Amino acid sequence: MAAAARSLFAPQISAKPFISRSNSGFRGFSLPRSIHGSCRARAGFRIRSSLLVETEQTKAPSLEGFEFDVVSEAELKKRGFMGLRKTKLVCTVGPACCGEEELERLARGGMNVARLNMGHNTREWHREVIRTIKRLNQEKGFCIGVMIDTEGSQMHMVGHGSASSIKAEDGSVWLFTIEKFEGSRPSTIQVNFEGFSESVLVGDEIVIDGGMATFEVIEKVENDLRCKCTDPGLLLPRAKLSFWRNGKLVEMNSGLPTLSTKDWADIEFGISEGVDYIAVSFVKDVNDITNLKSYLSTRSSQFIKVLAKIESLESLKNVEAIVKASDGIMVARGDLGVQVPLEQIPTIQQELTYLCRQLNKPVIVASQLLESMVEYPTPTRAEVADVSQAARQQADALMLSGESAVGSNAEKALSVLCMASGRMELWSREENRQNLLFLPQLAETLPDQISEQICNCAVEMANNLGVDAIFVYTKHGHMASLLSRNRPNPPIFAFTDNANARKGMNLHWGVVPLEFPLSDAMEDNFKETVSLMKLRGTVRPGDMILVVFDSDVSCLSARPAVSQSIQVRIVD
Ligand SMILES: Nc1ncnc2c1ncn2[C@@H]1O[C@H](COP(=O)(O)OP(=O)(O)O)[C@@H](O)[C@H]1O
Ligand SMILES: C=C(OP(=O)(O)O)C(=O)O
Repeated sequence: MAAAARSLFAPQISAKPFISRSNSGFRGFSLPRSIHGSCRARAGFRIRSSLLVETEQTKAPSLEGFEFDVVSEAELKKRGFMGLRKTKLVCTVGPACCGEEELERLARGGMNVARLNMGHNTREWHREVIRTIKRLNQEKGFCIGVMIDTEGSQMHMVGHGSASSIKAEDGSVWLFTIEKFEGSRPSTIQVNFEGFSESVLVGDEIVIDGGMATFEVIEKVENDLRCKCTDPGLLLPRAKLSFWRNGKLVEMNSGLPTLSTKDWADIEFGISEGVDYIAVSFVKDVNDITNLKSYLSTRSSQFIKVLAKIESLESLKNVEAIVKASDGIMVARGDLGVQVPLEQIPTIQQELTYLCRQLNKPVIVASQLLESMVEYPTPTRAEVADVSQAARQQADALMLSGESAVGSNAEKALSVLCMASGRMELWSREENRQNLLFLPQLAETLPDQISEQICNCAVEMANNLGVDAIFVYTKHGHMASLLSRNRPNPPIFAFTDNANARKGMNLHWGVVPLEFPLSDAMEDNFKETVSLMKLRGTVRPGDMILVVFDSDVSCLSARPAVSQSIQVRIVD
């Protein structure tokens, strides 16, 4: 608490006053003293707060270069500022939703990011999907980000020839083999990883998909294993395998690189197709992330965000460094549940969402959120409770896996995510139940500290004043992420002139990314964007907007400087 007070009250930073070069159509008025005064006292730096009233109608603003995605725009018109969903939604694209019409329906249903698991299907198939999404973005006005997810070195069964599951009966004897064959053989399981039996001992247990079925190794036959089913259950195609000895996990993947030759080829493919995110499977330590990031910086002029999938014991051991180095994480509960007892997954999820808030990294909660909807048109009560819990933890994003990739109810599943997360957001806000987290200061340099403090204070002001929206003008999305970290009540409209940065904000809680040709004159940026939003009927007279300016005005003055300010404006 003492540290919290220090970071909020101590710095006597004087942010340079906002510079307006426009012959403004706005006229400034001081805020009532109480508001102005309280901000100054609490923030410890000078904020020029002003009420601005639009007085004259400037020339009709051009819409050229202004990109406001059709889904957020429609949602805003329908539900108002406070009705905008804050939690972002990721859908895994598979055979059930890869056509243009299905993808468009998911886009209209609220998909913010499309995830492609490179472990399935051909590159040609993935290319077609990516191009369809990009075409939809361009032609229909969506803002869907594209994520590829590396296959990684995981041990699983090779499709057993049956489309659904096969049953393993109690006491039945099975052969786990590396021999490759088409279709199925009775009581035989093909394993994808050549060296899978090397460190296995007779007596070890093989657990399928974290507990769907269990086998005991009764004999090693060269590179294969003969096993007896000790806990009967279902074997799904590509079910994941884990090995246990005396109740402890035998870590089999340690010798394998995090990124295989195929993964690197998939990454090259992702770069050439201009994807926005790369999710890395089975991250072990920080080097996996730093190596990929430095590689990407030499290979791509676009900033591709690297997300670490936390899905193994090893990644948990090194989690803080991994989160710091990455651009976000995925709590990959599917594979995590193969290595970690299931009852520990909820607390791990809670701790990871907390850690990501602390470190200002977006977090996706993934896997089995609405698993029953792969088959059924309604979710179970328990699934809705799980989705709501993740939204209550204020995770940045929720993800559909099989529900959208192979399920028959992809759109319905997406609408359940929308409704359950929206309901939880509303309840938390109205009941004032948001957890007020202590957020440690992250920035090291003075300009960065100013940005961070501005954003912390801006959110406090926005909540206290009950403003309708926060507008932020941002080059790379950093200020938007700092605002989002504080989980404000109003939505954050983040204007950037960089299409790549816009998609990069798609995973940030509460941020609506817009593209707009920013000028150095911040007053013009505000005037233009408000006019454009008014023209489209999304901003109305009387709306109170808190504006965060972050302008590098070095080109406007002899002395390089950064001008940052918070203003409160009422649209006339
Ligand atoms: N591109 C694809 N082609 C075919 N099937 C896919 C594809 N992507 C996902 N799937 C199917 O959807 C299921 C869920 O996908 P995913 O979330 O990637 O999980 P998994 O780790 O089980 O592969 C997969 O088991 C697979 O059956
Ligand atoms: C999302 C996950 O990863 P994958 O689908 O690659 O298994 C998971 O394991 O939860």
